[in-house]
Amino acid sequence: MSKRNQTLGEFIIEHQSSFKYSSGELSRLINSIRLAAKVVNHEVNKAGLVDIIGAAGDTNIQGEDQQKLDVYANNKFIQTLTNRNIVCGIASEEEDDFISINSQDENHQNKYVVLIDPLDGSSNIDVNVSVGTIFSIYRRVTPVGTPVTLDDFLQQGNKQVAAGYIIYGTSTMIVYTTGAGVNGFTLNPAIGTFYLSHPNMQFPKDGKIYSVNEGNYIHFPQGIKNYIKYCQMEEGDRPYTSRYIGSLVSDFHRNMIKGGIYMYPKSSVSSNGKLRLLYECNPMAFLAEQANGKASDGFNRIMDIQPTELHQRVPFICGSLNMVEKAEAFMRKG
Ligand SMILES: O=P(O)(O)OC[C@H]1O[C@](O)(COP(=O)(O)O)[C@@H](O)[C@@H]1O
Ligand SMILES: [Mg+2]
Ligand SMILES: [Mg+2]
Repeated sequence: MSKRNQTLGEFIIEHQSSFKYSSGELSRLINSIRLAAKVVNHEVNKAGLVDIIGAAGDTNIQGEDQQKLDVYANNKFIQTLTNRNIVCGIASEEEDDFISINSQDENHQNKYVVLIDPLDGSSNIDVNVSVGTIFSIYRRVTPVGTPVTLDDFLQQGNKQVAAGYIIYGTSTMIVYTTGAGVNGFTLNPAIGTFYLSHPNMQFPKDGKIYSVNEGNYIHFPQGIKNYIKYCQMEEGDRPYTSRYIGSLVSDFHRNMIKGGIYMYPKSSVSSNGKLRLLYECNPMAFLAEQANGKASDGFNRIMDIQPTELHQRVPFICGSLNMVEKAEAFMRKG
C-alpha cells in the first residue's frame, strides 16, 4: 500500500513490478519526465523576472503563435528524454513532425515513444495563471532497432502504457497513471523532491462545476447549448458553478478533485473543436477513466478513436461519470 509522503522515486520502484512490461525502462522514462519537469518548473516560477514571457516569434503547425515558454519547455523535455537515451521517438505539439531517436547504446534498443504537450494553457503564461505539461507514452509497434514511423504514434488511446500531466500552479504536481489508478505527487521546492500527496485520485461520480468557454456559446451544437442551459437552471442541485481557467490541465485537475465536467466541443467555427487527440485528449482520457471518470467526443469513447494525423483535433467532453453521460444524452437528442 502506497504511503502518503512517499517520494515519487520510491513509488516508481515500488510499483515497477506491477507494470505488465516491467523492465525498469518505463520507470527510467517517468524519472526523466520528473527531471525535465523540475527544470521547466524553475523557469515557469520566475516567468516575468527573466525574458521568458511573450511570443517567441514563430508559429507552430497549428498556426498558433509559439510562446517563449512553449519553446523552452519543448526543448527541455526533448533534450532530457534524448540525452537520457530513454525513448526511440518523440512527438510534440510544438514540432511539425515526429522525431526519431537512435539509441546511443548498441546493446540496448528503446521501446517507448512519447507524445507531449510541453506547455498547456499557453494563453495563461503571461498572466500568472496555472499552466501544465501533458504526456502520453506507448510501446512502439514497429521492430525494435529500426527508425520509428508514424504508425508508432498513431495508436489508439487504449494502447497507452502511461499518461500524466505536470501542473505548475500554487504548488507543482505530477499526476500520472500506468493503468493501475491515478496518483498525485507534490514538489517540495525547498528540497526539489516530489512526495505522494494525492494517492488513488478519483473523480466524484457527480459534481457541481462545468468548465467551457461560453464565449463560443452561439457556435456550439444545440445539444451542448441545451446541456449548458441545464447546468444553469434553478432545479435540484443546480445551478452548477461555472469555472474555466483556460488551461486544460488546471480545469481537469480541479474537476477531478471537486467533481465537474470540462467541455471543448466542436463548433460552427471549428468542426473538430480545438484540442489535439494524441497529446491532450488521449492522455487526459486515460487518467479520467483510471479515476472512474469518463471522456468522449460526445458520442464515442476518446480512447477508441483511431488517430489518422499527428496533430488532429477532436471534440472533448471529460469529467465526472454522471455529468459526462448527461451531456452525451443532450448531444444525442441534439
Ligand atoms: O482559449 P480557449 O479557446 O478557450 O482555449 C483554451 C484551451 O486551449 C488550450 O490552451 C490548448 O492548449 P495549448 O495551450 O497547449 O495550446 C487548453 O489548455 C485550454 O483548455
Ligand atoms: Mg494544450
Ligand atoms: Mg501547448
